[in-house]
Amino acid sequence: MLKARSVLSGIKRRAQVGNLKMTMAKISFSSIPVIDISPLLESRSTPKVQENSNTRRVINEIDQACRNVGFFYVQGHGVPLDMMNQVRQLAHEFFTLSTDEKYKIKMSSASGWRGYQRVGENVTKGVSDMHEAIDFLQDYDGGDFPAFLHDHPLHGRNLWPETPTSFRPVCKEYLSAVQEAYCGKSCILAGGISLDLGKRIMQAISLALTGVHDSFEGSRAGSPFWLFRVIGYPPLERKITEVGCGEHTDYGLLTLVNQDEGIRALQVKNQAGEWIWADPVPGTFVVNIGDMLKIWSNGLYMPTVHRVLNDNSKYRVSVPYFYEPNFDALVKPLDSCKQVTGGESKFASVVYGEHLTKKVLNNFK
Ligand SMILES: O=C(O)CCC(=O)C(=O)O
Ligand SMILES: [Fe+2]
Repeated sequence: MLKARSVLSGIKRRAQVGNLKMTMAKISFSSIPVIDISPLLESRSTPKVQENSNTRRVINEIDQACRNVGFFYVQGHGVPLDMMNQVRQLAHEFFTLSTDEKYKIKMSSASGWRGYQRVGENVTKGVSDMHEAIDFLQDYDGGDFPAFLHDHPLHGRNLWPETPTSFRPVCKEYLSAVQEAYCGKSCILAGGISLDLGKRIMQAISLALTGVHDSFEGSRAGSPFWLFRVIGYPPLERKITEVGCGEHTDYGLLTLVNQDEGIRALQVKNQAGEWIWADPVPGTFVVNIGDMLKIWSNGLYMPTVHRVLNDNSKYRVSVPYFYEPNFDALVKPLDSCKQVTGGESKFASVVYGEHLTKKVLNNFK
């Protein structure tokens, strides 16, 4: 077991622990850990790791989960339960509308691949996915990012449905709760604390991998790109082989999934190739790590293959939020991670935005 103290003592210690964990990572997982991250949010700015044994414990739990599972549930995250439920409820309402109504915000190249896709339109590894969705990507239509000049394929603004009328304001409030300083009326954390969940979890990961909290800030993920999907999975009444979402890993850093309660559909592949159910745990987000963390950690953290199989009689909604690197970040193995994995880069460098653009265009061509 990685002792809490080891997080504090820098890269040298991490080298020993890292090798041990690389060996341990070969053991197959059979369940997904639940981590209460409230200690990370209680410290006002950065996790005060030296002073707080609870924070150290959470960092270690996240580190273990990233090394051995690639998935974990987070509770104690501060996003009000009512708001999580309301976003999914509004998604259910939207998906019951007629196709004509839903097509008012139809996804196309004109919006930079933002908007609504009908069932079967999304493709994973050449196979149509049995889901419909609204895709939102950070609005970009120029501004400070040369990558988003007019002819960039992801140039565009989000398309918001007019029905249900509260869809847009509720989703916007939800996004601000997940992303940044938020203290709504029902905020469970007192004192106007900034949640910024992606950043807080990345600070914990940074401490675990590099010994300092801000390795993923600045030019790496200081201005994180984001995507947000509102997904509806019809019940599979016919063939069980028709998957809601085909097996894949996610593209970026962290995904935070808000999934319907009482419906088992998300599956995660363990090291032995078995599918482990990520059953809904009320009030939690399911968090998983993406391709960019594999590169930055030089394989210490591996994103885990997952898929969705809704072979239930009920319609299922899930709402993933994707916390990503800066669009123009050059992603290459961190020196401290290379040191504990044999000294060589195991993965080629990529520019995150190029990786994302390729993936998005591949889906919709
Ligand atoms: O619906 C889910 O639970 C997960 C969806 C997913 O894996 C994704 O959108 O990347
Ligand atoms: Fe995914």
